Amino acid sequence: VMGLIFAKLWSLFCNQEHKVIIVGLDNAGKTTILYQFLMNEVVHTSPTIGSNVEEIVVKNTHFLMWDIGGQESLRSSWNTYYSNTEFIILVVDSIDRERLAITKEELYRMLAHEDLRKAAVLIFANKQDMKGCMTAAEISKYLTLSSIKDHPWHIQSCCALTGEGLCQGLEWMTSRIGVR
Ligand SMILES: Nc1nc2c(ncn2[C@@H]2O[C@H](COP(=O)(O)OP(=O)(O)OP(=O)(O)O)[C@@H](O)[C@H]2O)c(=O)[nH]1
Ligand SMILES: [Mg+2]
Repeated sequence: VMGLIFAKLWSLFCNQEHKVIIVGLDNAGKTTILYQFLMNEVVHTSPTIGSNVEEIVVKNTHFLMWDIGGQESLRSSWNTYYSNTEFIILVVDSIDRERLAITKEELYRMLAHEDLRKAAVLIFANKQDMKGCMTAAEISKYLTLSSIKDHPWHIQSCCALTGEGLCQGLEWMTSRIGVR
């Protein structure tokens, strides 16, 4: 009986799902990243209206990932996804210099939100294959990430089309679990 209880507790512990929200402006590559995580391939996407949700398992760690539409009219409803979120994945289109200021506003708005006070933030500097794109260091500086003291954060450059950098991002997330 003890063994059974132990097994039950163990599986509860191991299969615990960690809630993730994938946010960022429209066209950043959020949906492309979600399906790279799920299937290791590039899917044809169209702008997300509402959200997609998938379970991603990394080395016995279960993530429930919500990919949320990033168009301007949809951003005001991001907060309906916030409760119980452990990780925010913020996807940045590294070629889109003009709109990095809007991303910055959205980032700090999220960090100030009560429901996200315990969330860790992974920033993907996506589309690193584009000529003339901003580096992760440039994006980090612009977003003043080093000033963020109340949330764990990490920036990772990536290319959702090839999958480069995506695993490193997930590894950072799994390394955070159990830290708090
Ligand atoms: N060159 C390049 N294109 C990419 C990359 N990642 C995504 N894209 C393209 O960018 C476009 C938008 O990608 P989506 O994944 O649909 O963007 P999204 O962030 O989900 O957009 P919304 O759903 O509107 O919020 C698609 O044409 C993708 O193929 C990348 O790393 N490099
Ligand atoms: Mg999308």
